[in-house]
Amino acid sequence: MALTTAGTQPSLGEVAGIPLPATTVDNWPQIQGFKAQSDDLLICTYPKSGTTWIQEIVDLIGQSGDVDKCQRAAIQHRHPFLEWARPPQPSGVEKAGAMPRPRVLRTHLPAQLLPPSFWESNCKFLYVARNAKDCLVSYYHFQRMNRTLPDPGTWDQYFETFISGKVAWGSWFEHVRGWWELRDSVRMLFLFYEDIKRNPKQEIQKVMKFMGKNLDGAMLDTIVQETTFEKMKANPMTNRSTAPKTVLDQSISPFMRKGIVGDWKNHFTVAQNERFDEIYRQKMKGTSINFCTEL
Ligand SMILES: Nc1ncnc2c1ncn2[C@@H]1O[C@H](COP(=O)(O)OS(=O)(=O)O)[C@@H](OP(=O)(O)O)[C@H]1O
Repeated sequence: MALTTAGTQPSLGEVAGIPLPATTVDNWPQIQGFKAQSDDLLICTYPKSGTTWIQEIVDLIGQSGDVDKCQRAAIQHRHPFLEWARPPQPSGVEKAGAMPRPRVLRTHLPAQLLPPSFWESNCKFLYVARNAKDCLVSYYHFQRMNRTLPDPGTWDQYFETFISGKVAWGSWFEHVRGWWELRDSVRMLFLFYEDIKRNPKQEIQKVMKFMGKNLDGAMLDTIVQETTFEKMKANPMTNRSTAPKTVLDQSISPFMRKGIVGDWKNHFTVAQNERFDEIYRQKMKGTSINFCTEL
């Protein structure tokens, strides 16, 4: 069912009430049938939460800090995006199936839509969460420049769309809550974008340990330096500049946009902020999760 139609940009479909790109919905049986393996590492995020950042960190750790090896392909091609489907190109599931083990995969799916084999496989999950206000801002600018997602409309319109969960991959609140509640029942490392920003070395060490790697201090320093916002913005293998303009039009807004904590303050009106805080309190009631919205 189409939820949104704006201009010539595509509309969203949905699965079990969660809005998703229509091509993902069309490929749903293949996605649900995906066979996870025990040595998979699945990077899980709500969109715009630091997926690309953690991908580069994980890849550099996996390559023992060898920067040249991480230049082998653009970041979006290094770790198959599970629910990605754009025929006639191979789907995320097909790419993952053709990949040597151990595999690093990524998804934006909410926990309840994950293919069941992930829960049966005892694989590792690396979830990165970013505070909702900055996610909203980042998603708004991303939808302005991403030709595969609906046009976001005005800022005020998008604010309403986001808080009602009518964006691709659904409600931020439900996504974060769903994954947070699972963190102790599976092999999961749960990280926060704001913590990586505040203390990258400490958070990268957590990832290293979780991946079972033991890199020396010099390698760790290299990874910290190579994954700063500035470095990744200038790196053609991480800044998405290889994506065609018909997919990402970076003249409208760059993929590596600002990379800061607290940009919401430049977008939210006082009334929007108060309303958002109230909705946040209602929707996140009873969870123990804590976000930082400024550094
Ligand atoms: N190294 C580093 N440091 C800090 N911030 C970074 C970094 N790399 C990416 N980013 C910022 O992350 C936002 C993009 O999130 P995602 O990679 O999850 O996007 S996507 O969902 O995969 O499209 C997007 O955030 P905004 O700048 O706020 O829009 C990116 O700029």
